Amino acid sequence: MMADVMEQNGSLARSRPQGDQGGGVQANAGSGGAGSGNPGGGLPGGGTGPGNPNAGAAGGGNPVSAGKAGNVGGGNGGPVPAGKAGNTGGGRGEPASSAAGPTRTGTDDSVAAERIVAIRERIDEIDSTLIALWQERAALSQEVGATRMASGGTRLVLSREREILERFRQALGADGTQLALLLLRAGRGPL
Ligand SMILES: O=C(O)C(=O)C[C@]1(C(=O)O)C=C[C@@H](O)C=C1
Repeated sequence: MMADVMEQNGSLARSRPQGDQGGGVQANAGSGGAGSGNPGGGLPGGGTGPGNPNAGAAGGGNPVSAGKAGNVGGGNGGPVPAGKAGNTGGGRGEPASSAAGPTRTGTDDSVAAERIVAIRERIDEIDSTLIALWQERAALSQEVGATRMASGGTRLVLSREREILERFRQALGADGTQLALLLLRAGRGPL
């Protein structure tokens, strides 16, 4: 895993060595106060969700709203994508025949379905927060880049990017590295 990151960092550094002036963190302006109102909720309490590692976690977030089958809230509104037609094997995907029906939780067990609906409400909240944070970060990153370039600086500071990649890798492993690469690209554009 370390090798992965070293390789990524290495290729990053190799791909645009001119972007980094080697001065460490430069012009890291404008990112203070970027907090975005973490809703701070946990999953709804419960513990009836079969196989859900979060089941039974202390609640404190949004309440369980039972019986809202078909409306998991969150403002997403879009239909759950149907499984590929003809892919009904093994119980692992959503049967095509139920794509528009009331059992879009993927189970016919009403207790499990209720729990799934409740958990999905929190998932939708989290996704909305992630999207908002993603957009806020990209805007801030663009502002940093514009500020730096307007003052005669570089578009990129690759040493800063390496710091960020390493922070995400330490927290999330290899997926964190991939996530950080996407975050960085969203802000400063592709390398
Ligand atoms: O922190 C900076 O200096 C930025 O320009 C922001 C940012 C980022 O998105 O985090 C973007 C481009 C740089 O190469 C490094 C980091």
